[in-house]
Amino acid sequence: MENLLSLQKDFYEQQETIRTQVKEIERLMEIVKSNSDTNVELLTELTLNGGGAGGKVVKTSKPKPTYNKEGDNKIQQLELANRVEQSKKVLPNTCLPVANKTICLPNFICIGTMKSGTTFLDYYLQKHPQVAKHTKKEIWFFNSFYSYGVEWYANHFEPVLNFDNQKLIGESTPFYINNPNTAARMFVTLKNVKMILMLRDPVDRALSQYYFSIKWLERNKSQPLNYTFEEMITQEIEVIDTCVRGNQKYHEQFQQRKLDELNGDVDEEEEWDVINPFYQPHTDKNWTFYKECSRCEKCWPTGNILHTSGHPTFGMVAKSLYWEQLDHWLNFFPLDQFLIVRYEDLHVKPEKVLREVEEFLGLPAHNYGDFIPKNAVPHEKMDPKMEKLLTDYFRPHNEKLYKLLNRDMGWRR
Ligand SMILES: Nc1ncnc2c1ncn2[C@@H]1O[C@H](COP(=O)(O)OS(=O)(=O)O)[C@@H](OP(=O)(O)O)[C@H]1O
Repeated sequence: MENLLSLQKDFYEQQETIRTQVKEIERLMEIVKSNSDTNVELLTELTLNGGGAGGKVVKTSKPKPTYNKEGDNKIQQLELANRVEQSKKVLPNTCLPVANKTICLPNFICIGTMKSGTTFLDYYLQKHPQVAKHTKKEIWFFNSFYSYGVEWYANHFEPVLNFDNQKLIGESTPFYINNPNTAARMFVTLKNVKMILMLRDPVDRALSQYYFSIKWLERNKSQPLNYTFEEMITQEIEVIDTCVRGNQKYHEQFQQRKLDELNGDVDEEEEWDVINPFYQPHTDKNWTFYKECSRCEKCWPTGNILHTSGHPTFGMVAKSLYWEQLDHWLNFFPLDQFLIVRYEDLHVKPEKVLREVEEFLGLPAHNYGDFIPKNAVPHEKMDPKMEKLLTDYFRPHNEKLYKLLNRDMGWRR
């Protein structure tokens, strides 16, 4: 009798387990049905693992796809791993349909900096058979012509939609790095783009920019630069350290003063030396902006050095503050998406640098023949006093950069 009762108990328990399992299956089927994206085939893949209400959904593995070896589609014939490798190398990362056609945008961009050998690198990369030709080195899309749209941008590159002969697309606009808008725009447009950032000893870069500016103004029939290198540099350092860096402080004080006025806490006659951080958008066209800004009558809005103009005569010091600029870009892209190229290496071993760039971009090695420097502007040597002043000025900024990159760039100490 006892045995019979025990058997009956087991039977009821098993029945209960089965009922729970059925309920769980019904629950899972409801979930699948209610998900319109789910393939109904998934229903057959649901099994209960472990039984009872704690059961888990297990997906059975699907048979591996087989490729039709006789097919005429070359891509399909490749093994998956090869295809992934191949796609990394040859497929442009951003191709999109625009008005009945497909356009392709850059895989790589040299984003700066000005006077660091960008023309040289661009010139030789254009000789590589796997790099698409562009209409010009500097397209200025992300800083100046973003509103023209991606089709406008893509029209600057040789079309590459040919599976037998995929080429990489690239351009070099050295003003991208110091423009406050470019990183965000590039991220939303080309988030996988590879970036090359060429950096030069900031002291040499500043001097190179000075002589380039004189030539540039001549060429554009603008007013000549009537300031010595020393005058430009000392003036700009003053602007940065008072007007730009001080901006936030002035801004806070100004707000406080306004608040006090509203609350009736100040004597209207009382003198105050807080400067209104009034932002005057500048036209880029003349040096007056610096002079005005240095008196702190007009200041940049955020205290951010990145608001340095792209104009060639501006930012001889500011464009050399690499850490600050790169730090801003790292809000959008990880560091391994950048290849940092030392100008000084390019100077000594151009072929080594080109190989490094090819490797970074996944390009096969190419023989470029003899290397000839590009965009050289003859200039005088720097006055030793100025050299010391600039070396001292840039030292803490360089150190921050070395730390960020975990790399000693070996510039003047
Ligand atoms: N191969 C090689 N070796 C050494 N130096 C070289 C080389 N190619 C270019 N250059 C020097 O790079 C400076 C021009 O840089 P960019 O082309 O980036 O200038 S620009 O921003 O596009 O105007 C410019 O520097 P400066 O002459 O000091 O002004 C060029 O002389």
